Amino acid sequence: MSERTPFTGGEQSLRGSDLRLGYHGVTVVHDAAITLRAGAVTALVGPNGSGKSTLLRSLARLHPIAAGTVHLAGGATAAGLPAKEFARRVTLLAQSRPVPSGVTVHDVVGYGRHPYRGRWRGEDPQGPAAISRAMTVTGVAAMADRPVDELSGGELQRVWLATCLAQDTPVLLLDEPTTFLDLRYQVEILDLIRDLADDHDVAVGVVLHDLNHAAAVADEVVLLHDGRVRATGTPGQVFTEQALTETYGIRIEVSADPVNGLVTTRPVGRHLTRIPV
Ligand SMILES: Nc1ncnc2c1ncn2[C@@H]1O[C@H](COP(=O)(O)OP(=O)(O)OP(=O)(O)O)[C@@H](O)[C@H]1O
Repeated sequence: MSERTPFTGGEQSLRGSDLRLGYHGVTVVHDAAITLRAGAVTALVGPNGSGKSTLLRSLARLHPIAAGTVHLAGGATAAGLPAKEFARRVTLLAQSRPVPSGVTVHDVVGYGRHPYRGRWRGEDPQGPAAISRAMTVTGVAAMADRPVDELSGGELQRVWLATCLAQDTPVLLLDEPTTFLDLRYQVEILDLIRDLADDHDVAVGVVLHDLNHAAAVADEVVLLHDGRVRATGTPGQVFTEQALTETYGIRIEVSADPVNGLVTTRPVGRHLTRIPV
């Protein structure tokens, strides 16, 4: 089975160690470790409720850390940085966000520039180019003047992604970015994620449910199960039939994709076995 050449040589852009996370005193993530490197895509995978979103949100300072630390490049702790500086280094595309009414796509994408703005308007010389670039690569430029509350779920998802890209951070965290997207945009977003890592040295941490998407786009995967990191490594190392079958509780077959040789997974259901892949 061939694999994309794993890229693990980049600078550590973000490292979470010994993370314990919970809600109302109940721990849901135990002793988690994760490293995001410049120029690499790290996919977080695992069943519903395994702790992926909680872990990702903690890296973005959006979930309190009960124990452990998050360090950024250069050794600073995430917790020690002023809010605006942290926002220039790390951004998160959350699973859902409140949709403002009557605000245009262009203005919402412009929110991504907030960390670069001073007290007075006009102090963000790179802003207009960053906004325009983010809208172009996510395919939302043509809807710049439309109110965001009139968009479809997929269009809105791309606008939120554009807002994150406009923020122009070296660390990009994405929680299920392909949700709501049709096939074309699923593929385009995965391609874009790869481009951001390859061409712009961004460290990407992305929650994905589709294991084949993870195998196609990620250098490393972190497999979570019941709030614990069960395995970390390349898709080929982590996606074994035994690990996946035990983690997801259904039989999952693993093979090499006949076209590109990448590891590919196939969940086996009572009827799904009949679907040719
Ligand atoms: N606001 C909350 N209050 C209490 N418990 C929560 C809250 N949000 C999540 N949890 C619990 O924390 C655990 C981890 O949830 P989390 O959303 O991180 O999992 P996930 O792997 O992202 O799941 P999914 O794939 O369904 O999005 C689950 O048991 C969940 O029920």
